[in-house]
Amino acid sequence: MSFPAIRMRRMRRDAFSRALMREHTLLPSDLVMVAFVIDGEGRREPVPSMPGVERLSIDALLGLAGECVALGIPALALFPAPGQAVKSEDACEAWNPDGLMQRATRALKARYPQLGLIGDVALDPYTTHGQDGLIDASGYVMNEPTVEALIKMALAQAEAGMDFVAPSDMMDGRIGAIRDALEAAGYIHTRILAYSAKYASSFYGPFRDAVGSAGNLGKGGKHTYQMDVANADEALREVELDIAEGADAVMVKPGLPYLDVLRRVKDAFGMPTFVYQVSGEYAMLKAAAQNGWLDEKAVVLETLTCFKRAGADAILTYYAIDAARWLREA
Ligand SMILES: NCC(=O)CCC(=O)O
Ligand SMILES: [Mg+2]
Repeated sequence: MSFPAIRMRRMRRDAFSRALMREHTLLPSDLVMVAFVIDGEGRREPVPSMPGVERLSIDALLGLAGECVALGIPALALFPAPGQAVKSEDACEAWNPDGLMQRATRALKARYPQLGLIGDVALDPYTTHGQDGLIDASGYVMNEPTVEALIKMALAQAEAGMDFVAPSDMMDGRIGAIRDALEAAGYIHTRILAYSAKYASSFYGPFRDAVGSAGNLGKGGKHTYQMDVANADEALREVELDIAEGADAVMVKPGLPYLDVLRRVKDAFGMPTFVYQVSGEYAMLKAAAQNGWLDEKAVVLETLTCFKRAGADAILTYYAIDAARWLREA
């Protein structure tokens, strides 16, 4: 049987039947706000390639966290933007107990204990060369020495009260090594969000401006550790390994150009699967909106809904606060 007995448009005719057949609903509780933290007091620095996004000192960050709580956003992902003065070859500032991330975590947890905190675990904000790891004389990012550094960084964050440590570096074996170290130190509740399928994407450009690693990185790419954008089967192998090593949740990153990967990961493993709408995605949407070429609210909510349709359980986005507000208005 087919047309005219079957008319697909019948169910689309009215708002009530469209609502009843809607398969996915975006909620503020699906969102994770992303924030950049800087030193100092009362500081808010705009990120030029991400209009509307600011780097915040810890006191200002408390305000942003309060907005998340009020809007029903469950968690905040923190990225440090430390000054050039604390960057080094060995990235040792990353595990300073009084470093930026650790102080931010303590302040946020004291004020908003119910707000989940996700700490970035990667060395790029802290290295003078802008790579996510420690390099040898040829510039190659060394796996095991980097993992040793990431363990120290994750432990420092856990000690400060971070809820999720989130290794975003793509070294081999770091999830298992961090899990063992957390267990041995008694941090049995600290969750690991593994950036499992993180691609060597050009959509990270504005983020590197925001954390101040772009200039340091220069022309050096990250192709020896992040994934080739052409691959998808490889993503399943990466995710499988991170699950076996003890990840509590896995990530696909970037977001919109990788919906196929997201769907395959969710179908293959049924894990809590997060996706990251990265800085370049934000910049594209914002630029078009500012030019009057796209309806910002409509396209942002569309992209976020598409992540849910493709299998995401949670979405990291610079638009989380705006989107949660727009969902309230809707
Ligand atoms: N570890 C974070 C990134 O590599 C980039 C994120 C973004 O572009 O938003
Ligand atoms: Mg891996």
